[in-house]
Amino acid sequence: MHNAWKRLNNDFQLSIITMVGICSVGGITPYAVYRLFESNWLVSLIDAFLVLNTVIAVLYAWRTGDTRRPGQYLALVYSIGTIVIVTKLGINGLFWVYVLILFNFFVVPPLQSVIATLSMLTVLCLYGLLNPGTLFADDFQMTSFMVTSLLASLFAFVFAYRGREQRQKLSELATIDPLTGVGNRRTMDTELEIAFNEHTRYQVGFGLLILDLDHFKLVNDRYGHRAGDEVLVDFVDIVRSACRQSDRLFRLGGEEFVLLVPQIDERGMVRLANNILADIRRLLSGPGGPVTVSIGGALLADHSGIETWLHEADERLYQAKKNGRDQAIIRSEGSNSSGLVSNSASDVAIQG
Ligand SMILES: Nc1nc2c(ncn2[C@@H]2O[C@H](COP(=O)(O)OP(=O)(O)OP(=O)(O)O)[C@@H](O)[C@H]2O)c(=O)[nH]1
Repeated sequence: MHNAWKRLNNDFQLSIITMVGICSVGGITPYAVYRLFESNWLVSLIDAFLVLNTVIAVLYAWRTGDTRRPGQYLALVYSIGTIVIVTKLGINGLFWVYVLILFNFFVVPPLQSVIATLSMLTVLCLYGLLNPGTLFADDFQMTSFMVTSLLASLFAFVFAYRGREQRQKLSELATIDPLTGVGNRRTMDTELEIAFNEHTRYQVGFGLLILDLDHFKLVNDRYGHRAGDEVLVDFVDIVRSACRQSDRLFRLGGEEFVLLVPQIDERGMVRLANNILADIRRLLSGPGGPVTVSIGGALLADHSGIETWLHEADERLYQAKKNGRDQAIIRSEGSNSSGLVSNSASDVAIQG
């Protein structure tokens, strides 16, 4: 129960599909029963069909975590269902069109919703024109219906579009570091948890590098915060081009970053750390000259939890700093495997 609540809180679209699903089932079921007693079999059957499909789509969304396809499916099924019901009930069925317009904007993206709504209105308009007197009493009524439906769609579109934009911005603010564009600490925590679960379930090997710029304070103190910011942005560009697309870079805070690397062993970690060190030495430069980085790394396979995994990489980073900076340590010096990975000619990173 706690888990379900957490999913509802974290996944906006899942909560919308669930809410719309519950409202639809609760709202349509009494009508299905009423039409059954009225012996209006077709409409009752369509109502029951809508309810059943809603339940299936909501269950599918919960099972798979995919809310896009169930949303599109529901928009399609409800649009067709509404057309059939309207042609059977006449003017009484037309009121449902307004509900459907809102429904579509809830379950699919704004543009798809506009397409679904316009298609439905076109079909109803053509039906009304080809069968005068059945759906609309006269042309004026039809025009009024179309104008009000289009206005309702326009308002819903603007509202849905703006809402989606705001949600995207909020989500970016909550997950991305605004200066460098990499994931922030919060995103890192989530990704580390996913990595840990994948490792436990499917034995996927993960490695983690903590990268910390050397003597970065000097850049800020001597050349200002803006110059420091530029170095951070350049640093991220260089690290990104040194690793694979599947590798994930996060900013832990200040001049400290974490690189999460899937499908990697110790040898791969050493090679990657060496490449990054070399690229940074070659390409990263502040106003006062080259800037270097120190790296600590650890493999998830050697750890029973995320905390110890991070802690060990951090310890090795500390060791790399202590040993003179501009180097990487992937394994403890006391362990069986190779200790120091790389060392530069100079331990002075900033030449002012
Ligand atoms: N320009 C800029 N500086 C930052 C930002 N965040 C943190 N800093 C600075 O980063 C510097 C970090 O300094 P320290 O933690 O002493 O580390 P360091 O000078 O790199 O020294 P070592 O890590 O020991 O090599 C501080 O001067 C912070 O003000 C940022 O977003 N932009």
